[in-house]
Amino acid sequence: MSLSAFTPATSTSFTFGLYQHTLMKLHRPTTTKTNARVLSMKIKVGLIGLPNVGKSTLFNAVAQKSIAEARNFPFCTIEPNVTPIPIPDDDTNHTTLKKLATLAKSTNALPSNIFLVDVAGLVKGASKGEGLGNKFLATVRECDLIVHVVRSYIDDDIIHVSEKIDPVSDADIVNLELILADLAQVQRRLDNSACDGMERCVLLLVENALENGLPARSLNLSIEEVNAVKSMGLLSLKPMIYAFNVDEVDFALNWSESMYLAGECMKQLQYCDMDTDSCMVVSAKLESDIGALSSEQRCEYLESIGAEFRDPAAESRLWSYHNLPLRVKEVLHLGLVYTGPGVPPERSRTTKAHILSSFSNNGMTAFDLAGKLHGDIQKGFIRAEVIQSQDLIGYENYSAAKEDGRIRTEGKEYVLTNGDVVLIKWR
Ligand SMILES: Nc1ncnc2c1ncn2[C@@H]1O[C@H](COP(=O)(O)OP(=O)(O)OP(=O)(O)O)[C@@H](O)[C@H]1O
Ligand SMILES: [Mg+2]
Repeated sequence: MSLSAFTPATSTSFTFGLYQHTLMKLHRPTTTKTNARVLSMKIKVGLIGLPNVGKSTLFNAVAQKSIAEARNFPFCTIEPNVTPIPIPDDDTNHTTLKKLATLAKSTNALPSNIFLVDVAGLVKGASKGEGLGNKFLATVRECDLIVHVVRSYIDDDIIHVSEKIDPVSDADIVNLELILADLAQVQRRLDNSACDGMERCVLLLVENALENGLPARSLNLSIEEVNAVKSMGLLSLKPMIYAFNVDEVDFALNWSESMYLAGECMKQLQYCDMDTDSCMVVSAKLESDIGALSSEQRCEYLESIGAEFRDPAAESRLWSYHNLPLRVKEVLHLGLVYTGPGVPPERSRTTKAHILSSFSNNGMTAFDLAGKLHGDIQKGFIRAEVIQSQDLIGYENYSAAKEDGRIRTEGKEYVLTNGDVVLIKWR
């Protein structure tokens, strides 16, 4: 029940040597930070952390449903839980999508989803198979981004696997396991003579970083370099959002201070890049407890505990079910394009948002989008009509925008941009 959880009880000793950036520079020309990613078709976000820190509780809070079992004993989760989470457009109410759906008289407004994965807890030695080691690691390898849940609340009734609350040490344990697991995997691959060319060059760089206690993402690999090793699903190459899980008082009454202290914790980690690694303060228990309440009941409850914010809607960016998808969108540089409006006669059954990722579908064309809609639409592609969503929303309907000359005609090769509304003409 106190912010003192943020003060580490002990400082951890690190098994590796000092950072050897200089050494790495000898092997590789200096690159600007690319923070490159290669995303899977279905974007997956994995919740990881020590056992019993609140991963399943946070999963339920974000899903706003009680899907995962969250109980006070380590290794409560064994099989991963997965749930779709809609990716917000301008805000988490999907305002743009809804306005476009109204304009198109659609019966459905379908947001695009990412998938949140609640993973089994990880313990020291997981990289060597301790706890549920390998099961855990295989699930995380398939994820595109990691949300690292760090216990920062003090509650003597809730078991802590190392019997002390120390967010910095806990986070370092987990990060080290990811590094060790990658190192073993990279060395196995390097021993294979089939590993050559670009792949070998990149893996040698990665091996060097890992041996020096640095995650692979610290190398800021270019997109080509990431592509060369993407099939390995390197854990420490994945972008990371730290979610410091505090108690309800620190969240509701001392949120700003908790946020500041979480930032200070990040600075004390063995490795953290404050430019790329992101940080959130959450209260998984509070958020999952009040998630099921009506807006009024929530306000009443928050008022009863003297919260510094009372209106959950007004403070939407604070709550994980709002904040987490927004953060994921930001970190993975996701955009959205829409289909639906413009289908004659001004009525489309479904207005749908589609994820546009500057990494996975860098340069997604109108033709690619046609393929996502249906093979026949792609096959019969004639042209695409395109308008920016904010421009279209200013009109009463699609025809009015068209009469005003606002709709552009584009060909197969047109590269979509965030916010495009696309109507594909096909035969
Ligand atoms: N912010 C919090 N304050 C107080 N208690 C919390 C908080 N977050 C979670 N808990 C409690 O911690 C316990 C463990 O939570 P949960 O099952 O979500 O952990 P987990 O990380 O998923 O564990 P496992 O790795 O074993 O699956 C639960 O009793 C939950 O209510
Ligand atoms: Mg769990």
